[in-house]
Amino acid sequence: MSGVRAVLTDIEGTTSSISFVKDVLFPFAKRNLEAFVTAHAHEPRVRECLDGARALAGNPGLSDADTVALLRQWIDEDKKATPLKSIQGLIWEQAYTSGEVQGHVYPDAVDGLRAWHARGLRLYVYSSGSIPAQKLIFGHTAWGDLTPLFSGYFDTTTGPKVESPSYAKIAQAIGLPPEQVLFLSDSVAELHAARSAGMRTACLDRGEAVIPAGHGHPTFHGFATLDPSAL
Ligand SMILES: CSCCC(=O)C(=O)COP(=O)(O)O
Ligand SMILES: [Mg+2]
Repeated sequence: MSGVRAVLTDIEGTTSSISFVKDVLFPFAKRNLEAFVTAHAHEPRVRECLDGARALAGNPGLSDADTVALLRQWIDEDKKATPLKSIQGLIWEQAYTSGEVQGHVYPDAVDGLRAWHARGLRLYVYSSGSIPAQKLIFGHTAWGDLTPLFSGYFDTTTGPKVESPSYAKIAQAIGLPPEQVLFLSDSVAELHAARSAGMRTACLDRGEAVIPAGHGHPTFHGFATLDPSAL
């Protein structure tokens, strides 16, 4: 079997804390959604999100106000819907660039990503957060801009994270056989999907979420003890 040449990482619960996403990012988006839509509704990228949400809800006739209410409900439900994720990314841009919010990345994840990159491993992100949102969280950290470490980003526009064809598509996009890609996540459903596509997997159990026992993926409490070449 050939060795790992790339690491594909989830964000929430893996490189970054669940609490940062749920208690900082989501409330910021929910608080600012209405004002953001009012100020930017004429922009094509915002219209695209609103129209996408209406289409997903099966109600293309929804008003902007009702669509905002629906998006706020989806934030509460943590719905991994592409139009919601896209508009959240647009709203978070203000939060990061103003300095009101700094991207949370665990110190061991920063050290691990830097060491793996220095060793020649290619690093990729796969998150339900939109690609612009991924670049924001890694671009505005206490350690500065970490985006130069990454060779590429994938979000739900490639496919849902719990479906194995999404991982096959990612392996093809990065030009490696799946068995040379190690996927890191705190979600057992995501790890199963990646393994079904032939990727190697490692589960991050950072003690923030309850991860069911007996899932069969090698488990780590952080990146410090995780050596991609040993998996
Ligand atoms: C890019 S930070 C915001 C992450 C987010 O919106 C989310 O839903 C978390 O999903 P993940 O796939 O990173 O667990
Ligand atoms: Mg996660």
